[in-house]
Amino acid sequence: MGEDNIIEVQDLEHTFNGFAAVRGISFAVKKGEIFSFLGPNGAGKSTTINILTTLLPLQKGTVRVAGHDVARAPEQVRKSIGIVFQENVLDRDLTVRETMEFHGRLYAIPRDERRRRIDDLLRVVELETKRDELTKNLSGGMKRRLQIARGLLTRPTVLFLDEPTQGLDPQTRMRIWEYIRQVNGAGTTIFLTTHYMEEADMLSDRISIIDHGEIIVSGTPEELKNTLGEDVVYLETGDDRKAREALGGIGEIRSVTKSPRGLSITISTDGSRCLPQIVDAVHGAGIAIRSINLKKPTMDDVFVYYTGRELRDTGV
Ligand SMILES: Nc1ncnc2c1ncn2[C@@H]1O[C@H](COP(=O)(O)OP(=O)(O)OP(=O)(O)O)[C@@H](O)[C@H]1O
Repeated sequence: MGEDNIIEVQDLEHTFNGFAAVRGISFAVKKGEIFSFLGPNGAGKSTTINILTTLLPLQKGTVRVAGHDVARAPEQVRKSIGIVFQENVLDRDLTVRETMEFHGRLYAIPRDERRRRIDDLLRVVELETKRDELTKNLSGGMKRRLQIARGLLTRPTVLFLDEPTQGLDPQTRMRIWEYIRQVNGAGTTIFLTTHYMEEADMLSDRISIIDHGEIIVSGTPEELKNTLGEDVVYLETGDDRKAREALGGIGEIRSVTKSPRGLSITISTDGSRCLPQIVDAVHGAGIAIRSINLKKPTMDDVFVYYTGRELRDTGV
């Protein structure tokens, strides 16, 4: 694997009492990227992230994080990473500042440096005005922001975020995405797990989809969406039957069917390049076009295509 990889996972396997939760996965995360791990409930995401962060012992395979082997140098790995997990609860009886202070002392960051970083980070996540508030009085979104700020205090090379926006409202989610981008822009590699397809699509440089303990597909969001090759054009015309005939000569068209939104035309390549041909063919046959719409595959479509189920389907 290349030198620019900050995480390298080779043939990783993990079983719980004979049950294979992770079945020989290999993948790499490049320095500076935002990498997302997607999968339905029970796919093996948490098991993998727990091994990468040394919370679970390695059973089989090789895992290197920030140049350190998780089995041989777990301490070094821990020093290189920041973790923001669902279970990392905040101490309810500490204030925002105390929460950060406590974490900084735990990691032996010298006093002045600690204070400086805390001020900076609370500014980044917009919690300066809440610094003396008890964490139990913060909203769900503020708590999440505080957890992210805390995870960043040690200036980690890699930040692990497990479901960072779970249960938050759309505005707060977008703010968190902004922070994640900002943190990544400053050089931190991000390893993310999420249930939200849109989140993975918006944020990630690369995505791997895991199901039943195996990686099914990896790629950039664009690559994954393009592999479906299922752009659909919805066309409403003055005469759908004739329009259908007129479209017969376009090679990129896979199928034309009737739908509530007019003709539904499935395209085998980038649909936007096919639009002019469709318009020309239909107009050329003297048929009026009432409306034309292009629908590109979404990450939801990708997910359903590869896993055969919706992400929130918990029947595993
Ligand atoms: N400590 C454990 N003991 C026994 N089985 C476990 C244990 N932890 C996880 N498993 C099983 O391993 C499989 C993978 O679990 P894991 O938590 O890694 O999935 P996940 O992808 O993180 O799911 P979710 O999205 O629901 O968090 C599941 O079938 C789960 O029941």
